[in-house]
Amino acid sequence: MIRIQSFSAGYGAGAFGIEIEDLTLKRGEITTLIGENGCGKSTFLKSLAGILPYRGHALMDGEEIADLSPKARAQRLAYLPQSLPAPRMTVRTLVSHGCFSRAGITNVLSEADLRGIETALRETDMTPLSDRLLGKLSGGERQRAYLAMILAQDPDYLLVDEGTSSMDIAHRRKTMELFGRLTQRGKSVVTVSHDLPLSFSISSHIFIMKCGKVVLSGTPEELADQPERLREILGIALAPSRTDEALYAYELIR
Ligand SMILES: Nc1ncnc2c1ncn2[C@@H]1O[C@H](COP(=O)(O)OP(=O)(O)OP(=O)(O)O)[C@@H](O)[C@H]1O
Repeated sequence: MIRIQSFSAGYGAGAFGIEIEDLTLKRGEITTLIGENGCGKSTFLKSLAGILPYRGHALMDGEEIADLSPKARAQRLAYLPQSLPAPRMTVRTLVSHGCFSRAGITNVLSEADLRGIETALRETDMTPLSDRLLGKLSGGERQRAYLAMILAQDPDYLLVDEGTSSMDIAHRRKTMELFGRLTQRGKSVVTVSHDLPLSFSISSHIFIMKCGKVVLSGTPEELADQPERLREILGIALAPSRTDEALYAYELIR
């Protein structure tokens, strides 16, 4: 698990900051951060990923994340940012980068790594596009290419910031099923999403942020039981879907 205690991070004096007193990201669970634009969701993930410094504690299976070398951190934790660059390389080369945290000084990939790359391409439906340059992919295809990269990385914790926002509905669902399989293998997926019905339907736990703080958290069932509080924070509430044919287990209600 990742245990967050007396945690703060941000962008310097007077600028935006987040403060989180106590929060646990459990192994084997999908956890989702939700909240309005600018409430600090990405700031939180960036600080766990080592892109922003933090104060306080973020203990990953007992070890302070900030004390780990980038390589040691990358062996256990992967981060998919919201905006994904397109350096001049093919999808397959990008995906192979996921393995470099395990490679030795010569950066030679093992047979297992090569198999992992093919599996990651297959699981994201990117095999047919594997020789294409990143700059020649659509937005959703680029998200799938980066997702394949962190699958090849094979970390215990996957931090995914709006990683399916540009995907078509079929790939979005497929990715959610993939996240479900990863958690069954004991991995932990932490997502940020504005797709509330989807988030409520797949998450074990949800944290709602506002103005840099976690203002409400719980299981989807627990949160759906507090419609007035959800309306107060999000301007909208959720309830279990009323028909069996509904795409998701929860739907938005006014
Ligand atoms: N590099 C930066 N320097 C200063 N302020 C920043 C920087 N990046 C983000 N911010 C500010 O920090 C706040 C939180 O941003 P953050 O990206 O964490 O929000 P978010 O909850 O992920 O929002 P969204 O839903 O729009 O992605 C915002 O007010 C944003 O303007």
